[in-house]
Amino acid sequence: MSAQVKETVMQFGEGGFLRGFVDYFFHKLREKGLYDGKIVVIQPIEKGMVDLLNQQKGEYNLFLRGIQDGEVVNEHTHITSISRGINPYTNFEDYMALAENPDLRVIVSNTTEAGIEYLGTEKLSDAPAKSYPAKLTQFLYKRFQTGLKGFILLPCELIDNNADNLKACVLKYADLWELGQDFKNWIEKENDFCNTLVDRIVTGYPRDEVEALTEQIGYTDNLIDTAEIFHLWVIEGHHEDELPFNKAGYNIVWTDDAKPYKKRKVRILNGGHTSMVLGAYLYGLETVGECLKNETVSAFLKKCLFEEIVPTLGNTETDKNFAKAVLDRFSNPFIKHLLLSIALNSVSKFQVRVLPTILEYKEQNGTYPKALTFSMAALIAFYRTDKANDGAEIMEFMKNASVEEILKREDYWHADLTEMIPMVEGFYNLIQEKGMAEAYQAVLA
Ligand SMILES: NC(=O)c1ccc[n+]([C@@H]2O[C@H](COP(=O)([O-])OP(=O)(O)OC[C@H]3O[C@@H](n4cnc5c(N)ncnc54)[C@H](O)[C@@H]3O)[C@@H](O)[C@H]2O)c1
Ligand SMILES: O=P(O)(O)OC[C@@H](O)[C@@H](O)[C@H](O)[C@H](O)CO
Repeated sequence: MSAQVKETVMQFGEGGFLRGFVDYFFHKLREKGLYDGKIVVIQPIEKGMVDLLNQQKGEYNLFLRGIQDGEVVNEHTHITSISRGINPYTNFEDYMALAENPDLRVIVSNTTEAGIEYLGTEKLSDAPAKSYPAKLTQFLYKRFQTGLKGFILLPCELIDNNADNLKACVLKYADLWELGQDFKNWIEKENDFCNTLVDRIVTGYPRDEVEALTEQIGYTDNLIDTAEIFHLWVIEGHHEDELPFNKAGYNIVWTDDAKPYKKRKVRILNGGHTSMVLGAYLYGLETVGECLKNETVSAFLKKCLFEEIVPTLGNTETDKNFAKAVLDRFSNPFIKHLLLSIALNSVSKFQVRVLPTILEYKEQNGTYPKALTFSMAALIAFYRTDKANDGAEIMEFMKNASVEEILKREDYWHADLTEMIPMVEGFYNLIQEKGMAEAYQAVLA
């Protein structure tokens, strides 16, 4: 790293999402002269891509493609907002040395839904501690000892109250390692843990387009990233002066309450994905784009969205418009979003994204929503195949247990689903006996 580079942001995670979202916004801020500072990326787990990132001097090419205001957008950006990457497993000292950098002010992360966890088995002296929150606690404690300013923390993990959870883990590690009340007070008073909600479909490295894009770039880039043009970042907090993303023209919402945004996005967009992809895969399709072009599957998705999910949310114009926009985003002809990639860990996704609508719909209407209940049957049928990808115990159980046994797993669904058994069984038998095409017709009739 050259001595002149000012590092102001530390980022846990080098994945496609952060590179197609946060790193892009900082790149644009810098390009527009609105921000002076670069991002240093920390590899959160032992295996990762920080070496590759450093081989490319932190640079890579991002392709954002889609339809915006009726116009086709195809934006190619050579991203230069990252100064370097650090692998704390091989270079713990450099990682901890960052705590002494007075310029460092923002900490972002995306360590997947699994990353923000308290293990309670690590030691302060581990180099590094295993979990992300434990590594962060080691870092924050060193910062506290230096007497320098605290941080704005913007976790992007797709879990409820991501920042509150992260802070709770840090405080638990502070207790475990007996770091003292003064440190805990400093965490509370000098650091702003902001809950955030992120929204952008990032399809990552474009395996089937590498040749064409490499030709366009003019050299080999092993970290090409692809995403849609749409973006939304809702942040609970008010740091718009320090981070003027809006001035740069981006859709970043600074608010006191991110919950309504989150509920809308998870129920409509992620719920739309999860209720559609498993059945659509069994039907013989491979990508979200294909689903939207297919009359039957897109009719099924529309039924889920406009007859079941949006009405349960309250049928506001905002919800309806968001759902319409989701249909456009799913139809984006430029991005190839694989159904099997969305299908990863579908049991927990279904519980978070789809089931709440099913249960609220039942409460509001006295009956179960037909299409979403059908999607539960499709989920079970999908887990019978060897394409399911989930935790080992879940895969084993879902493959062999009866529909009734599956619905009785309250640890999976966090609810008692006994009443749903006959309806799900009916749809499941239909799928297995008649196949997906006929089953879809029955649900759409
Ligand atoms: N791709 C999208 O469209 C999109 C959009 C919004 C949110 N997200 C969320 O972002 C997350 C990352 O997506 P991605 O596309 O960047 O994936 P990716 O596989 O490219 O990157 C995953 C990142 O998470 C880290 N990680 C994995 N397991 C971890 C663990 N147990 N502890 C700490 N760090 C861990 C990896 O080191 C890597 O940096 C996903 O969980 C997804 O829910 C993705
Ligand atoms: O990334 P996952 O695997 O948690 O979920 C798959 C998609 O539903 C998700 O990535 C959406 O595209 C994203 O949440 C849009 O913001």
